[in-house]
Amino acid sequence: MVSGKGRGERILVTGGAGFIGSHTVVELLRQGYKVWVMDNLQNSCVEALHRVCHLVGPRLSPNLQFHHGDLCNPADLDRLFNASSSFDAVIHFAGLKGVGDSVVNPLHYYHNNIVGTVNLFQAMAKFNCKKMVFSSSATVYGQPEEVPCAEESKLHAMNPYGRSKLFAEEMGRDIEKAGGEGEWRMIFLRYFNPVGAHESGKLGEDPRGIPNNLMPYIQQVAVGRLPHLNVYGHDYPTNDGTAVRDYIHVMDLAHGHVAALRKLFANDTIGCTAYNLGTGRGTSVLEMVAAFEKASGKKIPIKMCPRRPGDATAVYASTEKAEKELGWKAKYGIEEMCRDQWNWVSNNPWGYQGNH
Ligand SMILES: NC(=O)c1ccc[n+]([C@@H]2O[C@H](COP(=O)([O-])OP(=O)(O)OC[C@H]3O[C@@H](n4cnc5c(N)ncnc54)[C@H](O)[C@@H]3O)[C@@H](O)[C@H]2O)c1
Ligand SMILES: O=c1ccn([C@@H]2O[C@H](COP(=O)(O)OP(=O)(O)O[C@H]3O[C@H](CO)[C@@H](O)[C@H](O)[C@H]3O)[C@@H](O)[C@H]2O)c(=O)[nH]1
Repeated sequence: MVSGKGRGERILVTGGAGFIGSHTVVELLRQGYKVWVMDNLQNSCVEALHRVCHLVGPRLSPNLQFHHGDLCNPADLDRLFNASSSFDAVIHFAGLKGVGDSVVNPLHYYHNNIVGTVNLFQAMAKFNCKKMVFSSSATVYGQPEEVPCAEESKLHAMNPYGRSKLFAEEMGRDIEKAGGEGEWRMIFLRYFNPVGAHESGKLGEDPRGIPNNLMPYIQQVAVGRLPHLNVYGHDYPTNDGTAVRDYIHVMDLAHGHVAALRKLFANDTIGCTAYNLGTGRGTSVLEMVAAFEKASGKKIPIKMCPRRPGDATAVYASTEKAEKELGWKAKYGIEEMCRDQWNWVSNNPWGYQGNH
């Protein structure tokens, strides 16, 4: 069990204006860390960070600094590492995350996610900051041969996005191996399906364009921005024929990052290791729709459609390793995920920017 508050350690959070990043920054500030966010705002807006400051209040908000910068531009990283006299650790969220988009624009994904990560590793080496928590994904398990997915399961990427995550993990493993004993410490957090929102209703997911993922799509149907939900596949070998995933509340993820950071600071022999962040429970698409209807009091019209190419039948996490070694366990179930997601979207039907 790794516990205790941060002691003012200085954390660089790449992609900290985004969905998972902004929720995590709230928790980092509350736990006493000093946070520098670097984001190029290609999929986010600075209003999310204004709201973070509002949520943590005037005592803690001076501990957050925002730097508009692009990981693909090494000069931006140099400037930030120089200006801040380096960092104690990095949480690396920045990346593009659309599976379908990555199939259509593979070079764009490799450039942003791989070149960006190489540049970050180079800056970290140069400024002697060698602790990283990295946003990996359950996508590295591909179509899992068995569930629950355990960290030592076979890894297999199925699209350029997934490959960019797998390459980044492999790069990390190579860099750690090449360094001296205890020189680099890295934790790869493999998220399952992040959903929900901050319980205040002030922070949440605000995707650009038509959402690809289930919950952002449902939330837009609920507020009348989209007419109905397409349910992709109703002939899967599951209880109700729809595919099963391990949905996890974004605040549970935020706490998971704090636990990982504590582990990095506390354990000088950790080397490079991966943890699943999931609940260990599978929920079908129709169960998720029903839970959201209950939480919101809104009917979500659905249309049954063929399977989406590349989708697995059922994916859920083995959570033992994170529970045992990080002392972390997800607290929230799908009721709270849907409650908080509805609270966010009913207060912000058009996201952070109002009508866009
Ligand atoms: N949300 C999910 O379903 C999910 C699941 C598994 C893993 N992940 C990973 O977690 C991370 C965070 O995801 P999210 O849902 O918060 O996404 P997000 O798009 O909301 O946040 C990513 C942030 O990174 C920024 N960014 C992207 N490229 C950048 C660059 N080159 N330089 C600087 N900033 C850059 C974006 O502007 C955005 O603010 C991503 O790496 C994603 O691949 C997400
Ligand atoms: O409009 C929609 C969207 C999704 N689904 C279904 O809902 C389930 C969940 O889909 P989605 O929310 O897109 O998540 P995944 O396909 O499981 O992939 C997400 O979760 C992975 C594991 O974290 C990440 O790697 C991916 O980037 C992220 O998109 C799947 O069965 C989909 O077929 C629908 O039926 N209708």
